[in-house]
Amino acid sequence: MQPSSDTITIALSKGRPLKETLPLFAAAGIEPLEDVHTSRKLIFETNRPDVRMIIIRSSDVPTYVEYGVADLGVTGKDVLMEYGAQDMYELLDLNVSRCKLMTAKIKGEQLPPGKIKVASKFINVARRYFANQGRQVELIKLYGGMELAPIMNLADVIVDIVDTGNTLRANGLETDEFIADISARVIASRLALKMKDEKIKPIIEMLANAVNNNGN
Ligand SMILES: Nc1ncnc2c1ncn2[C@@H]1O[C@H](COP(=O)(O)OP(=O)(O)OP(=O)(O)O)[C@@H](O)[C@H]1O
Ligand SMILES: O=P(O)(O)OC[C@H]1O[C@H](OP(=O)(O)OP(=O)(O)O)[C@H](O)[C@@H]1O
Repeated sequence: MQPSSDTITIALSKGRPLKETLPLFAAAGIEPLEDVHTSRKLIFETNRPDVRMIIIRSSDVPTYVEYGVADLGVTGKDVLMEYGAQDMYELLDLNVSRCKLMTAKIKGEQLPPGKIKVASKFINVARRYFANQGRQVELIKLYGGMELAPIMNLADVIVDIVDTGNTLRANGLETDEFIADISARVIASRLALKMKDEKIKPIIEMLANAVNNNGN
C-alpha cells in the first residue's frame, strides 16, 4: 500500500549510528514496531501511523532525501560533506556518533614535498581540503580499511574518521591534520519542508529536547 501524502518517511543510517539514533527517536515518541536490528526488512512502520522509517546505508541517506523520497534523514556530517547535496537542509545535530575527520600518515614520517598521494573514501572532502591548503594531490578512491594504504605504499596520507585512534595506532599511523568534527545530523528535503512543515516541525522540536536530555 502506498503511504498517504501526509505520511512522514524518515531515512535512518544502518550501522554504527542506528543504535544511538533510535533511542532519540523513541524519546521523541517515534518507535519502529519491530526490532530493526534483527529484521531483514528495509521499511518499518512505527507506533505513529503517519510516520515510517527506512533503514539504509549511511551514504545512501542523502540521495533518498535529496530526491524527496524520504522527508527526513539521519546521517553523519562526513557523509553530508562528501555528498555535497543541494536540495536539502541540515535541521539538527543529534550529537551522537561523534568522531573527527582527520588526515593521517605513517607515524614519525614527513609527507614528501610536492604532489602527495591521498587515499580516502571521502574523495570530495579530500580534494577540497588539500585545494584550500594549496597542496597538489593525486586522489585514490577506497571504500574502507583506509589505514592499509600508507602501509602498503599506495598513498602518503589518508583522510578518514578517527574516534579512539585505536585503528590508527594498531596500524602504525598517527593523525596529522584536523578537518572537521563529525556527528549524526537530521536533514530534510526542500520539498518536505515546503509541503509537510506542520508535521516536521514538532518532530524536530521533540528530537531537539531528546538531544538536550541525552547525557544529562
Ligand atoms: N569509529 C567511529 N566512531 C564514531 N562514529 C563513527 C565511527 N566510524 C564511523 N562513524 C560514523 O558513523 C557513520 C557510519 O559508519 P559505519 O562504519 O556504520 O558505516 P560505513 O560502513 O562506514 O558506511 P557505509 O554503510 O556508507 O559504507 C559514519 O559516516 C560516521 O559518521
Ligand atoms: O579511531 P577508532 O575508534 O579506531 O575508529 C576509527 C575507525 O572506524 C571507522 O572504520 P569502520 O569500523 O567503520 O570500518 P571501515 O574502515 O570499513 O570504514 C573508520 O573508518 C576508522 O577505521
